Amino acid sequence: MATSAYTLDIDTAHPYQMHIGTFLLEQVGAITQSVAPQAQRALIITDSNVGPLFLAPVEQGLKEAGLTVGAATFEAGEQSKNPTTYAELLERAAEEQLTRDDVIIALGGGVVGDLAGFVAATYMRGIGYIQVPTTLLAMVDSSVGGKTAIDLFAGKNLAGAFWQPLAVIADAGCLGTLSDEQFADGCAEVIKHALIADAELFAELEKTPLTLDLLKQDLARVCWLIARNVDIKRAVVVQDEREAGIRKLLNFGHSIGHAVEAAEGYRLGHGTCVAIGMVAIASASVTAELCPEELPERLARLIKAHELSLAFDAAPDKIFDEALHDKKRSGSTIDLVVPRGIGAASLAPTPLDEFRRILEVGLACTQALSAEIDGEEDAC
Ligand SMILES: NC(=O)c1ccc[n+]([C@@H]2O[C@H](COP(=O)([O-])OP(=O)(O)OC[C@H]3O[C@@H](n4cnc5c(N)ncnc54)[C@H](O)[C@@H]3O)[C@@H](O)[C@H]2O)c1
Ligand SMILES: O=C(O)C(=O)C[C@@H](O)[C@H](O)[C@H](O)COP(=O)(O)O
Ligand SMILES: [Zn+2]
Repeated sequence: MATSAYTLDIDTAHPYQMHIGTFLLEQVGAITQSVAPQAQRALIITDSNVGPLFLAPVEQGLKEAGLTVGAATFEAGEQSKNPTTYAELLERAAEEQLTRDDVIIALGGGVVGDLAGFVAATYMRGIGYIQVPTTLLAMVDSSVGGKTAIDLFAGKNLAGAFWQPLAVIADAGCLGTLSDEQFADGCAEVIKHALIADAELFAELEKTPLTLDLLKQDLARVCWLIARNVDIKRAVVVQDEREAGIRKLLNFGHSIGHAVEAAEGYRLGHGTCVAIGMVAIASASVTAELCPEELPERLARLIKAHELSLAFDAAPDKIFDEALHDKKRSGSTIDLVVPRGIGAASLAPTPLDEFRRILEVGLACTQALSAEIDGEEDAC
């Protein structure tokens, strides 16, 4: 039986709802019918890991709702979030004879959501799509807010569009098949939300970390945490859909995080790289007397308590070169997101030569903090 524990209104220019609960995959057909009653066809876009797990109930529900259904599956992983897969999916939408009335269903993690969302944003200059996130990261972050993107050789998320979905359907029951590593990756964005906007949540995570064990013991708590995170994100997005100002705060840890991701050839998860980026910028902000001294260590300990690694191999010079593609850069400055305390962050316009120093200092401090915490654990 479907349990929609939370229904959140996302009041962007094109408003929509997010449903969070269990047994919701079976409801995708009915919800699609209610938000796109004119649709006759649906193309489900998914990846090679998610398809075998969750395609069948979604496909069946859409057929029961009277839709003609096609499915396109691409190879799982960030390496597929590229112009080639994007073009193949556009061709597939045309082969399926989708019209402007029809819909795309993004079934998967953030990679599926970003790719399928960009296909929906551009096919016939824009058709409707529904986000059905299946990772923690996609449930707490990427499925909401309408950022869609693909990576270019030159860097991460460099082509994309703002295109809000018609609905978001998060079935927390899907999370049980994630690996510890995949689950932890989502925790990085949860910690990001807590650090920039919710000191109480930060303290709660310190007391009881969000883990796959918690999912097994207390699914209701995990649904609550997803809703709490979406609440933080939607409050920002509805004020600034196209990231002219305050939305940049959601990019905390990403200027360095995205650069580490690209410099490492996308072998590390997005969340893991954001975690590295958050500790790096926090550490460098202490040196600049912008952030309380104890914050980086508290942040690094919380990250480690969520089983995220802070290790990376790439050289700072390479990471800096990648960071020059950051979308918060304008000319010779970049807007960095600086933590001011637990639950508060602000933007700091920074000259690029100063950013290079910040990045070098921050990454060195991250490695030192990480080694210190790991050393304590080994000694226990
Ligand atoms: N648009 C946004 O606002 C936004 C926000 C944050 C991140 N992102 C993007 O999201 C991507 C990262 O998302 P992600 O961490 O979900 O990565 P992902 O989509 O690659 O999923 C991680 C892995 O988990 C597998 N998987 C997905 N659901 C599963 C399930 N229920 N059970 C078992 N395996 C499952 C996938 O096949 C993949 O191998 C990055 O590309 C990042 O840039 C976008
Ligand atoms: O929704 C947002 O805004 C975010 O910044 C959320 C981030 O977690 C996400 O990774 C986003 O895709 C990064 O955006 P980008 O504009 O830096 O590519
Ligand atoms: Zn992110």
